[in-house]
Amino acid sequence: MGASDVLSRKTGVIVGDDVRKLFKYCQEKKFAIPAVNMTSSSTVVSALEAARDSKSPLILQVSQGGAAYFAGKGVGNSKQEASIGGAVAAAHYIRSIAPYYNIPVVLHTDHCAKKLLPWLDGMLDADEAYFKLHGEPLFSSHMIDLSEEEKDWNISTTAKYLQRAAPMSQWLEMEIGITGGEEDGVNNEDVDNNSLYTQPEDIYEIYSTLSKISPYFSIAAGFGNVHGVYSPGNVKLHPELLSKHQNYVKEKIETSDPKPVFLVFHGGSGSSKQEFSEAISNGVVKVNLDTDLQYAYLTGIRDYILKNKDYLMTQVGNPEGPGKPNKKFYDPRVWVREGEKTMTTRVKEALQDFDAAGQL
Ligand SMILES: O=C(CO)COP(=O)(O)O
Ligand SMILES: O=C[C@H](O)COP(=O)(O)O
Ligand SMILES: [Zn+2]
Ligand SMILES: [Zn+2]
Repeated sequence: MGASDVLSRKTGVIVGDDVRKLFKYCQEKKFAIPAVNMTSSSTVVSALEAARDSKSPLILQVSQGGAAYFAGKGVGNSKQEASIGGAVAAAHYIRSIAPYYNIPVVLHTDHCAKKLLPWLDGMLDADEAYFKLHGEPLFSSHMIDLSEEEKDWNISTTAKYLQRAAPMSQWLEMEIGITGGEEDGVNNEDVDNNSLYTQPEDIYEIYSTLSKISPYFSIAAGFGNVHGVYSPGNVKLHPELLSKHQNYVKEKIETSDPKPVFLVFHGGSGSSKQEFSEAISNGVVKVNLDTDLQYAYLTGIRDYILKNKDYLMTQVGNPEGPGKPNKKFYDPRVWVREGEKTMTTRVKEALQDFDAAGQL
């Protein structure tokens, strides 16, 4: 018995009730799926390769900035056109390539603050157009992040977006309690410490509002999470707080399910195995990991360049002779591949840390 057994589509991009079934299976078996921020086909295949080799499901996501990068930094983005076009292109690419890796993939988009809602609107337009043709949305899920806004407006606006996603059985992740550090170019480095920790009453208010619309939602509840990696001691995570959310909602709705809420862990980079395990035991099904993977991708390329410097300074001529061509050293398939290998290794480590390896 593995995660594949609960899914109707076993490889490629999964949608609809398969997403809920996969997340429920995560809670039951106490593991979480890493959500990898992708910026190119190269980072996509690095993550897919790791998940395939580890026999694990995978979440691939683009941020608003990552999506614009996918489109190309040379494309204007004043109306979010690059972020919409880049996200849609990434989605079609992943839908085409993921089946070759024989694993289920949740195709997701990251954050989306108030000022970026036109980005989400544009992607939902693409979802609805795809739904008309294929009976399913283009993306498995999106995130809306109104955590910096007033709570009532956050919840009511999130509810409106869930109403739009619901006819497509599309998942929506929302955020309450701010993630510190930086996201979408918004700097939350100096945010008041208390707003980093979510209260159980807020979780119940979100749960009761959203569950009337659709069962397909998750909550990124702040427990001290911060984007980025800092020197030790600067980030104080309290994953034990997440059990209070589950217990509070469980009692309020009188369910026998010990984990009625699907929770998301933002700012995974730099966290300890112990912090991951505690969060996962409290119902976290998705862990966002970006900064550590950015660094891992760099290291392979960095080390290759430093090691082969004498073969990279001119097109022809290296320590083996002045007439020796260097094409085999500067072909991007050689040096970018080195970054892919180190990123793949780091994603595999995450799959082990989150107990996702071997779960298919
Ligand atoms: O939360 C994240 C993306 O939304 C990733 O955070 P890190 O970069 O800290 O891993
Ligand atoms: O939100 C956090 C992710 O690391 C995405 O970051 P980004 O907005 O720099 O792409
Ligand atoms: Zn946020
Ligand atoms: Zn995040």
